[in-house]
Amino acid sequence: MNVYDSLEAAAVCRHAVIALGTFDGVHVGHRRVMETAMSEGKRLHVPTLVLTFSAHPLSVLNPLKEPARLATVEQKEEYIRSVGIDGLIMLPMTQELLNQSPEDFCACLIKYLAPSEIVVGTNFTYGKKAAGNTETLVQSMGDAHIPVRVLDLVEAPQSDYPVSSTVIRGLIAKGEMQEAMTLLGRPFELRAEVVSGDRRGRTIGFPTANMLIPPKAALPPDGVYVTGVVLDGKEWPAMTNIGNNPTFTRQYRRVETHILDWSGDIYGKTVTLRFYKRLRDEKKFSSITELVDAMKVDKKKVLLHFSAHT
Ligand SMILES: Cc1cc2nc3c(=O)[nH]c(=O)nc-3n(C[C@H](O)[C@H](O)[C@H](O)COP(=O)(O)O)c2cc1C
Ligand SMILES: Nc1ncnc2c1ncn2[C@@H]1O[C@H](COP(=O)(O)OP(=O)(O)OP(=O)(O)O)[C@@H](O)[C@H]1O
Repeated sequence: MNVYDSLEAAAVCRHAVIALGTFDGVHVGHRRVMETAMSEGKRLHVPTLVLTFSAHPLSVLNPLKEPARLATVEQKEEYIRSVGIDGLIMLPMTQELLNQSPEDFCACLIKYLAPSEIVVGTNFTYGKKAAGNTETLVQSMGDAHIPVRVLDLVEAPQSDYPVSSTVIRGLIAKGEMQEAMTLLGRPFELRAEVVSGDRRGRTIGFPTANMLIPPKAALPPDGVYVTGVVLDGKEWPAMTNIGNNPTFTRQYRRVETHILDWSGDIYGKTVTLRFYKRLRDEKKFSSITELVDAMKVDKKKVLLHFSAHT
């Protein structure tokens, strides 16, 4: 999959079918849009492109209100690649882009890319103040004889609301990892560098890898989780604690993971942590023995989870 950072650079891919959107998390609804674009591309014998942005518009307009990110730019690229898309246009999110009127945005698309067709969901908006919608898109593209396919939104199972990045952020913030996994179509994945902690874990029989969490990343609430750690392409069962280790004094909030039946050095490595299930709240224990006993129970639950799911 070729990756471009401007419409000008992507002009080598004129006449493609294009899927448009922010696509944070690349959830099941986003994938429906991309897969429809791909089958249209095949039908028309042209490549398929995804046109998206490197960050949420609020990261520029009002950073304090920027929603938590479900994926880093690298993860987003990887998820889109896994759909089988031919090319990705990842436009940097800038004030200039956000100032572009819906008409100008469409004019640039037509000028540089001359799409064969465009695919979006019914809630797609674009251009300055998100003033453009599917109706304006159909009209602007229609003037240039470019068809626009507007898809009904994929709904969450057993519910009457559409899958959206916003709903998934809410589930993660409540620790509802299984529900988040259903809507994402994969477990929620946190990707970050492993940094050193207090090196106390190894002294109590449970060494942990502490992760340096990107400041804008979506994060489940404090507590203990069944997780998996991906190392060199292989997933290892793991258990993760998010919190400030209240059993000990002078602590700070961290995300730390014990990888089951594994030993090695991953300081400085970037790893992917998959969240499967919340096990319990983080607790203040009155002794280290009680903490270790609780962690042994956690470990049994992790093993049970993996034996039931693999
Ligand atoms: C699965 C798991 C569960 C944990 N549960 C708790 C807990 O309930 N309360 C607590 O104070 N610390 C808890 N911890 C954190 C341990 O106190 C911590 O791993 C240990 O102090 C090592 O810290 P270090 O990584 O900085 O060396 C948990 C850690 C793991 C991996
Ligand atoms: N559930 C869905 N089913 C089908 N298409 C969708 C769905 N959700 C979003 N889309 C489409 O996918 C593209 C990207 O949308 P966008 O990233 O704004 O998604 P979103 O999940 O609705 O995000 P947010 O919750 O932040 O509004 C758009 O074309 C949008 O219309």
